Amino acid sequence: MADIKIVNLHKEFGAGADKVVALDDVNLELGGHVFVSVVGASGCGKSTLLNILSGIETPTNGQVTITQEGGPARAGYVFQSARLLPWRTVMDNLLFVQEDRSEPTRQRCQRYLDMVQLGDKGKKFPGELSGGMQQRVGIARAFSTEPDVLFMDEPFSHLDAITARSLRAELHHMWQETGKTVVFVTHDVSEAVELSNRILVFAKGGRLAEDIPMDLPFPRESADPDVALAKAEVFRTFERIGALTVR
Ligand SMILES: Nc1ncnc2c1ncn2[C@@H]1O[C@H](COP(=O)(O)OP(=O)(O)OP(=O)(O)O)[C@@H](O)[C@H]1O
Repeated sequence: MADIKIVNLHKEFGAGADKVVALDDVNLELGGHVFVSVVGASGCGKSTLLNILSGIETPTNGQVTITQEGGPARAGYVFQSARLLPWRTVMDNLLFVQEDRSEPTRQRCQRYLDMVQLGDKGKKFPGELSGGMQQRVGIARAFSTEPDVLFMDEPFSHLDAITARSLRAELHHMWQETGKTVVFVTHDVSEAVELSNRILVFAKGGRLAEDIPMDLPFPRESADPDVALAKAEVFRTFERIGALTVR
């Protein structure tokens, strides 16, 4: 579990007439065993926030600190596509990101492959797996390094609805089992409500418009009236901030 502190975070791209404010003075504290979803209309800075948290982008102003019990935290990433090395087997893709190749490490990787129900696919190459299976491998790989915090950028957006649904269930199970801090970017309000205990709604111009706690018990069924109400609250926020292009 990690502690994330974001202070006066500001990010601009371009200059002059081409200047775009992607994040505008964002202040946030996240930490512990939380699943935080970041939602908002296209272009409101969700991926930029995740890229800065992941160290892929640097902020224009402001600070981000990610710690674990006072020391530096270890982070794992899952992106829209699994980004596996096609010339390595599934198991070798997991081993590639480990600090060592010892037997206990191999067993740990196997455990995470089992968790995503691909325990028997370790010797396969990515090209022999479906897109959903490859994304499962990507999730197992991210968890297998046992990071303190996981950053996930729309990991299920390229998958069909049935595969996405089963992967959401697996992710939720792994999050509960492992006690990680997860920061999850999504366009999908239903997905955010189903998975999160906190939802950050971003508005155009990269402003954090609302920080909504989700205190409902898990598992959350969309037919449950409390889940429907929670979803409605997020949509009302979208309406209030003029973010009409939700998917
Ligand atoms: N590398 C870049 N160079 C220039 N502008 C960028 C760059 N990355 C992002 N932007 C701009 O910053 C703003 C925020 O982009 P970002 O990708 O963070 O939004 P988003 O909420 O993740 O969008 P989407 O939901 O469509 O993925 C947008 O206006 C985008 O065009």
